[in-house]
Amino acid sequence: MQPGSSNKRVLAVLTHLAIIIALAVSAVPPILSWVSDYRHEQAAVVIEAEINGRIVGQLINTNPDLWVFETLRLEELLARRSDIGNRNEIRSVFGPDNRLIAQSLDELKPPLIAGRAPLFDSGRQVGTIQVQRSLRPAIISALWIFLASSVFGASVFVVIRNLPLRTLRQVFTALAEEKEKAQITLQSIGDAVITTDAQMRIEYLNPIAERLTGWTTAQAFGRAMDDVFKIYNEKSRLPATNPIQECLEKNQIVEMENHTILVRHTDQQEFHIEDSAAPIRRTDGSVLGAVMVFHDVTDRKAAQNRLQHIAFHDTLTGLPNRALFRKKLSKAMIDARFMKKHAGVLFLDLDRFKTINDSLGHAIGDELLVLVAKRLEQCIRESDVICRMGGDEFTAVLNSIDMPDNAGSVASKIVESMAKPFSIQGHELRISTSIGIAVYPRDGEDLDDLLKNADAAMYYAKGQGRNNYQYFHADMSSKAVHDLQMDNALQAALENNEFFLE
Ligand SMILES: Nc1nc2c(ncn2[C@@H]2O[C@H](COP(=O)(O)OP(=O)(O)OP(=O)(O)O)[C@@H](O)[C@H]2O)c(=O)[nH]1
Repeated sequence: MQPGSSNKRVLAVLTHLAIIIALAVSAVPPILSWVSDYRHEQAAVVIEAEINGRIVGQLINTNPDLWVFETLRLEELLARRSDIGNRNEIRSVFGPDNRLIAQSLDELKPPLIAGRAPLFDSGRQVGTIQVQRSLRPAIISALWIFLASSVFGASVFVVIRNLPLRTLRQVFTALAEEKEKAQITLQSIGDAVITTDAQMRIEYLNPIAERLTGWTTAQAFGRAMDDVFKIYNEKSRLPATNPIQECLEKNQIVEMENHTILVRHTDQQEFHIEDSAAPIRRTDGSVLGAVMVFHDVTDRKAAQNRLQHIAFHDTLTGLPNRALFRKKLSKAMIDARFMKKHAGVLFLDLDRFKTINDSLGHAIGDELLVLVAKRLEQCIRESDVICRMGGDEFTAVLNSIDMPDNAGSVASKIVESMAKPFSIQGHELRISTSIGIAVYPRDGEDLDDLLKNADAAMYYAKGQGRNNYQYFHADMSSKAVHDLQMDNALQAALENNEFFLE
């Protein structure tokens, strides 16, 4: 609720309350005064009628039949009460036929109140006496009281309406300032913030959340959280559980799943996001809603992916490097064991590659390596992988092969494929490769053993005149292979100027 609207509502309630109390304060005293005066006058006229009746009764008793003709005497008797203080009365005597016989001469202003008493002669009613008084003094008195109490009522109205309002205004101002500060904080922070009620209906999005979701607070207000905040698992592409749902169910802070992707509703752009949701509780601990704070980690994720790619790929060819090769082979071995199949490792070394470098230059050598890498990738299944181990050495990891011979088929395809010339900068280059094959688990159950054996088989292939492939077998750890390996290592050391005299 806005402080302004609360203010107005409280003002209206206070105004009504003040009016009711002020009216009560103004009206009750004159009403009480009037009622009391009226009752007093009512009783007084009855008592006066009886007193006057007794006085007139004495005249009737002494002159039973002729009293009705004693008008003067009656008027004198009626006036006598005025001498002892009741001047504001009209006293009238009525005969048997209700005819006016005598009347005191006091003049009264209306409205009048009357009291009557019977006149008896020997127990027989012979007439009536009536006493009237004016109610005007009671009315004037009530009006004066009303005037005085109205002034008091008006003061009460002013006090009731204004004093609490001033305090309330201060409270509302303080609350509004607090809210303003909170709003500014939420608008300024770098994280995206979404708040919902306990039914997961959107209440607020800060500007970052609006940018990332594509919804403004006005558009999203009252909508279901899942409509506005669409998230998926980066790997499975399945909808991810909304952390607000979990946090409301568990009534505790929930961290968002890793690898969460948020899809912006306006343009379907995807953002990698991270963070958490927390319940918003009342002071009694009951849940009022939830707040979710998240931030865009797309750039960080991309940088991480770039670093990861660099760490695990060869910069020249883009192929997986030695580190990734080890991971891939390790997984292939686990899969093969699980599926009771085989995994193959092909170790390739280009033949006489140095000649190309030496004759045409390193740059052409590089281009050739890139083209070789592409051609190698065309020789394998999608589930297999080609890696560059360094220099002109490549490997192929063959996943889940039914029998060792399948590895030979791939090697044969590669040898054939390499036989076709490569065209680089106007040069038609021909190259071949020597391939050594080791098959898991037959040629080794350990990753390093398999690699070592594939390497030995490759040297054996070199020894067999190059441009061929060889399966590993136990004799290959022979001196001939060892000599070839040594020869190669010495050549590399020579090229790299690794020899020195001490
Ligand atoms: N262009 C280029 N050459 C490289 C790169 N890395 C290593 N080399 C060269 O590749 C050559 C590898 O030669 P070796 O495999 O030892 O010998 P080879 O000439 O291929 O002869 P064999 O292997 O015995 O058939 C060396 O001359 C290295 O300097 C590279 O990234 N780019």
